[in-house]
Amino acid sequence: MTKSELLFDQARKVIPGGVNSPVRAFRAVGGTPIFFERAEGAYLFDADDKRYVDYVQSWGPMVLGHAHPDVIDAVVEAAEQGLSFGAPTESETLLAEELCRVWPNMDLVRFVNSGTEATMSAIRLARGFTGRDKIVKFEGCYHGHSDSLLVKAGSGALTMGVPSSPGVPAALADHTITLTYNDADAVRQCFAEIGNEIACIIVEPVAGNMNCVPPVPGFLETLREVCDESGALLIIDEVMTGFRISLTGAQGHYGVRADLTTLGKVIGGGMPVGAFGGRRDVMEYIAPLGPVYQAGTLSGNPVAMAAGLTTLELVQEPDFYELLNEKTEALVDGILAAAKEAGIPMTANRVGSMFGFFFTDAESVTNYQQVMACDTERFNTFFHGMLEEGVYLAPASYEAGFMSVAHSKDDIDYTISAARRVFDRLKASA
Ligand SMILES: Cc1ncc(COP(=O)(O)O)c(C=O)c1O
Ligand SMILES: N[C@H](C=O)CCC(=O)O
Repeated sequence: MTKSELLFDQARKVIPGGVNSPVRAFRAVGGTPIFFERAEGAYLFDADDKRYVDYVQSWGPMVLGHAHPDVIDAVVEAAEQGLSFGAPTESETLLAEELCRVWPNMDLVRFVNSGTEATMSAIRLARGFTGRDKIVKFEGCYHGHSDSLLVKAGSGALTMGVPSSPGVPAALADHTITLTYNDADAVRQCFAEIGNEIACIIVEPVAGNMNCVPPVPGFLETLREVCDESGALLIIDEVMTGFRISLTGAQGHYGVRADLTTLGKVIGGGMPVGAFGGRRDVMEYIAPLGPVYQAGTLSGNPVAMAAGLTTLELVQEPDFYELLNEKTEALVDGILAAAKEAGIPMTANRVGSMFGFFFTDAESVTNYQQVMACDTERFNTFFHGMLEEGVYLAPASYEAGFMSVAHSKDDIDYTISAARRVFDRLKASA
């Protein structure tokens, strides 16, 4: 047995399914999860000290690569001053100032500990501000695991085959309207019927929890329009895309403005951080200024703030995103070319440094139904082949992939050559 297998056996005795988040369990792809011991730059090292080129990047945060020395120094320095005070610290204000300076339309921002808390709080705020209960989300989009949002959700919920979870009260789920991603007509129709009952739309501006599905032209703009017409708020969930696809996330990339933005992942540089922020009049509705309650013992934690501040400083170095995007383009183009050479039908989506491959004859994939129609078995064989070659992809075909600036040309070339070998084996066994 490998050390990972032994550790998994040990974990299963005391942790449900041996994991603390379902997507880690390899249920979608089969086999047992790899247990990692350390990480550096583009690489993960497992418990047997095998090295992997990593395209999961802790599900997105590690845009600088793992254990960047400046981030580690900042974390150590902050930790030496005390781990948590449960009281205000300057570092919270500094990170908030940075977010409000860089981000479009962010007048005020509140820190929390995860993306789930950020979206859950933003939804409560939208309901409190508008005095309405209904919310609109899109099938296959994942916004964390709060009750209102775990309806027809993506990510780990898809791998379990239960995109709507037991335990969510029907009465609450009834307030969540789920529409097809990229279907602007369905959005218009819904708002024409009950627009004045809807508190908010929440959307992944690039869906990254049903593989990687970008918005079609006009989709995000339609969401803005119907919200303006109906008085609903537009929540753009940039937990994954924020500081990932560009410095100003999807809103900068596509030129669409949110009333509230949710952030996470990159803004914590690998530490547990989330945030929600936006229009002053809406954010002033949050306690202690306003009546909508929201709180957190560890929110704005000084060690996490230090990691976030240093990360945001580094992503603003000249040409950071150009370099990151070029690397991602080289990887995606190389793998697509290798699939074509091997005669394996495949397409890909990419926005900035987020990407996804689809085993399909279709020319493009733009919604949940198309994602679900792809050849999952072939993906799973591809996944295990790449794992053997020392390349770590997300262990499910419903997750986006991520690049970091630490990935070298050699890492990318190696990954493409590994894919070529795996495709050849796939072809031989077909
Ligand atoms: C778009 C999006 N929103 C929210 C979340 C929830 O974040 P977390 O896992 O930090 O709770 C995630 C990821 O899990 C996400 O990708
Ligand atoms: N797809 C999820 C986040 O983006 C994966 C993270 C998790 O749920 O563990």
